[in-house]
Amino acid sequence: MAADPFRLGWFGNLTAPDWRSGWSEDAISWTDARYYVDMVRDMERAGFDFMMLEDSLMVSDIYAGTAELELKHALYAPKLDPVPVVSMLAYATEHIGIVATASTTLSAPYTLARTFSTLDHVTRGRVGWNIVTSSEDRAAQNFGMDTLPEHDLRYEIAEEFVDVVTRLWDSWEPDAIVADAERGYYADHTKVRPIHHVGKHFKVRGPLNTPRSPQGRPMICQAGASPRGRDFAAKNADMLLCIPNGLDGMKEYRDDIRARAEFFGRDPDDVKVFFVVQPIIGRTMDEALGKRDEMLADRQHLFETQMVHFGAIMEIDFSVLDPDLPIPDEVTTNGHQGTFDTWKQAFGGRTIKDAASSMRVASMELVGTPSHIADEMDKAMEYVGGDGFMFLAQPTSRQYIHEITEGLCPELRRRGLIRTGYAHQHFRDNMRSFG
Ligand SMILES: Cc1cc2nc3c(=O)[nH]c(=O)nc-3n(C[C@H](O)[C@H](O)[C@H](O)COP(=O)(O)O)c2cc1C
Repeated sequence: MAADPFRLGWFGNLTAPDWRSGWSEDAISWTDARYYVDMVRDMERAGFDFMMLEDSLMVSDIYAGTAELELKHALYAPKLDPVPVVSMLAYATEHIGIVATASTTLSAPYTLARTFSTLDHVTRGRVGWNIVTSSEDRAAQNFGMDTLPEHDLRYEIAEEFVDVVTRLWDSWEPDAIVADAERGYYADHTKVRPIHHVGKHFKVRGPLNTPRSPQGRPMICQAGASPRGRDFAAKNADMLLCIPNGLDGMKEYRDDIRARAEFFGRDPDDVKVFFVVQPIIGRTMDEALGKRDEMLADRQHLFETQMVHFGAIMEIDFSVLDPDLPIPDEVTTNGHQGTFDTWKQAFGGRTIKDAASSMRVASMELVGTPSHIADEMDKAMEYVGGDGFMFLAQPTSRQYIHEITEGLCPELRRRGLIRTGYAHQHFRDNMRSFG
């Protein structure tokens, strides 16, 4: 058994649930978000540490210059804005952390600091911010730009953005609200200070007009994969999301992030790393293998959805490339660079058509009964050193969620591998302990 229990998260897409199976009544009604309320309650009952809500800000028409495939498969659009949905999910739960994605390239620091401070208040200290720098010119074009700034410059902007936001969160001292009826003071103005920031990319006066939030600094989540992105994450994040290839890739990534965190003067144990997995679960091994074969048999669907992924998050138009050849060396991206490198590795020398139509986005393959998958997760954590897994299923369904929360999680809990409760009120405190 692994030395320590590990953590669980869910990669949430506020997009249409699995509408192709014909089993989902939620295919149309998901936008009222009650589907996600049920989902987050299932996760809290199962002992998840967090539900993360990804985001992007465009409808991509990169593949062949049309939004046809993007909208046909509904992978990234249509979707809901995660930020308002956080309040609803938090109101329906008590303990689980909820992480919303927001971009440092396409937001204003003051607005973002205020929004996440407000979310931290209304969730009673259970919110996290997934910091992204955005990856798509199509998104930039919705915010007055023609193209995104270059990849490393986006991280430079993000560093200043996080500095400003942090100082705004700190612009209210913890004891600034006195509510002293006798003296007639609600807030003490000597404990609320402007920040007077004038930097290369931002000019912000402050102070925030929202009081200091329960966590002070909401949990910071990040998914840097390139060397520049890893530095940014190791310096700023409490939790990281990643999809390195295989056990050795997972160990390399975690060791590297921990070393970088130490370099920035941090305790590496304060930085938790989550590996993306997509288990295929059956009551028997044969049933699980059958499900996997059925999934892989739909090659045209898999090929088209991978083309949407590449187009949407890497802005690479694969329609101009010969699908019967490997990805040419000269193809690069200003989008998710680290992800592109990992995918190219996973493609190996295979042709685009062959590799894309058999690909699943996950650090390791997990196929089998709950007991078999629990064994594999246990061994992986032991080898890698910790910290946890994040489940991804895009699109997802109630049936799949229950296979994880009612099938796999009880098996993990029986073995003492996941939490049995939440000892603290705040997300960060729960993440750092299993009390
Ligand atoms: C699990 C995971 C989740 C991510 N979620 C988002 C997201 O919601 N929105 C987004 O714009 N980028 C998202 N990204 C992209 C990352 O922020 C980052 O750009 C990517 O991993 C590539 O790393 P790099 O920026 O260092 O090249 C995600 C990446 C991973 C691995």
